[in-house]
Amino acid sequence: MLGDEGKASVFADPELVQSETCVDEGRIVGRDDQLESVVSCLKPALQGRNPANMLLHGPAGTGKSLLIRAVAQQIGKLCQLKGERFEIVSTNCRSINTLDQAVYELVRTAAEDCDTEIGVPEIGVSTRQKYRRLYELIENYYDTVIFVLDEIDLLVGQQANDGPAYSKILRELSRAGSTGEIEGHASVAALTRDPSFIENLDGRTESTFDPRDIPFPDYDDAQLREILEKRRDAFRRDALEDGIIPLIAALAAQSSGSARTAINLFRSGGDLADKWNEKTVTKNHVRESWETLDKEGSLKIIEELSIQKKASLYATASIACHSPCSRATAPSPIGFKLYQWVAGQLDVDQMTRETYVKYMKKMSSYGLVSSSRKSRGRGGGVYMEFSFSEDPKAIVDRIVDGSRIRSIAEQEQHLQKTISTLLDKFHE
Ligand SMILES: Nc1ncnc2c1ncn2[C@@H]1O[C@H](COP(=O)(O)OP(=O)(O)OP(=O)(O)O)[C@@H](O)[C@H]1O
Repeated sequence: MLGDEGKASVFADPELVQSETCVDEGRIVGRDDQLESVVSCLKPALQGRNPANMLLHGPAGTGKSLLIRAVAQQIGKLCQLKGERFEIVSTNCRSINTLDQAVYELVRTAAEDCDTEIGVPEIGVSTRQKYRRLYELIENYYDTVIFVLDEIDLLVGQQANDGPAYSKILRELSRAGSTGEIEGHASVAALTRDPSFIENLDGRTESTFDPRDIPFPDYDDAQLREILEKRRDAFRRDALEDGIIPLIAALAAQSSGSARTAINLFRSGGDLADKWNEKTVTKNHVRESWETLDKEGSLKIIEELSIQKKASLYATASIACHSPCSRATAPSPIGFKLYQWVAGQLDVDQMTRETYVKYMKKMSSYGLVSSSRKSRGRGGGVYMEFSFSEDPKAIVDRIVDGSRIRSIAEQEQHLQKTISTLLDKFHE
C-alpha cells in the first residue's frame, strides 16, 4: 500500500483514524444506552412527528458528536427511502461569540448543505432576518431538521444582563417547529462538556427546551482498547507491533479517558512510522508521539500565536498563576482588564472584550486552556472562567521567551500589584 507520496505506508485506510470521521454503528463501542436514547428521540421523524430535544453531556471525546451524527445518518437514509429529507444542521459554538454569529453559522451550514446561496449578509441585518432566512431554507429544502449546537455552554454572548445567548437560541429553535415558523419538523440537540449546564438554565428556557438528558461518561482502559481494535483495519495487516493497542488505551485512559486522544495517538504513531520509513508501528513510535502530543504539542503552538493572542493568553495565565483557589483559574472579566493593561504597555491596539473571549476560547482547541461558564448569582450575570491543566507559569514563561512581552514580565512587582488589585475588586 502506497501513501500520498508514493512511498510504502503502514496505513490501509487512514480515514478510520481521523477523529472527524463518522464511523458506522458496528464500530461504536460501549454506548448502547446512549444509542437507544438518541434513536428514541429521533425516531418520531420516521413517523411524521417532531423529534424530541436532547442534551448530550460528558467530557471531551466521549462520543457525543459521533452518536448524534451516526444515528442521524441512519434515520436520514430511511427517510430518503420515503422521499423525505432529514438532516442535521450543526455548528460548534466554541469560536462563536454572539447569538447573531451563531444564527448566521446555521444559515451558512444549511445553505452549503443544500448547495444554495446563503441569501443573507453576515453583517448589517438583524438577527431576526437571519432566523427568517434559516427557516426559509429549512422550509424549502428539508422535511425534518435537527439543530445540533456543539459546546453550547460556550455561547455566552455579549450582554450578560440580557441573559446568555445560549438560552435565547435554545428557546427560539426549540419553539420553531411548534410556532409555525417551520412547517416541517425540527428539534434541538445541545452538546456540552459542562455537567451542570441544565441546572444553570433559567426556568423559562428549561421548560421550552425540555430536553431528554443523555449522559456520556469517560471511557475506561478496556473500552478504549475495543474502540481501537475496531479500527485496526486502518492499518495494513502486519503493520502493528503486538501490544500497541493496550499501550495506547492505557495512556489515553490515564490522561483523559477520551477516545479522541486514543485515536489521535493511534494515527500519529502510524504517521511517525511512515516518516521514519518503517514498515511496522512500534511502541517506540507511540511513546515518541505521546511525548510530542502531551508535552510539547500545546506549548509549541504559543510560538505561532499573533501578538494579540499572546497578550490575551499572557494576561489570563498570569492571573491563573495568582489564583487564590487550588485550581489554576482566571475569570474572563479580570483577564480582559489585565489584557487591556498589557496591550497598553506594549502599545498595541486594544481588542474588544468579545475578541479577547473569542481568542481565549480558541486556545482550548490548542489544548492550552479549557473554559466554562460561571454565574455571579442572581442579577450578577455570567462570565467565562478559564482554567489551565498545565502549570500556567510554564505558559507565561514560554510566551515571555523571545517575545516583546518580556519587557512587561521584567516589571514583576508592578504586574503582581495590578493583578492583586483586580482580583480583590472582583472577589469583593
Ligand atoms: N464509543 C465510541 N466508539 C467508537 N469511537 C468513538 C466512540 N466515542 C468516541 N469515538 C471517537 O472519538 C472521537 C471523538 O468523539 P466525539 O467527537 O464524538 O466526542 P465528543 O464527546 O463530541 O467530544 P467534544 O466534547 O470534545 O466535542 C471521534 O473520532 C469518535 O469517532
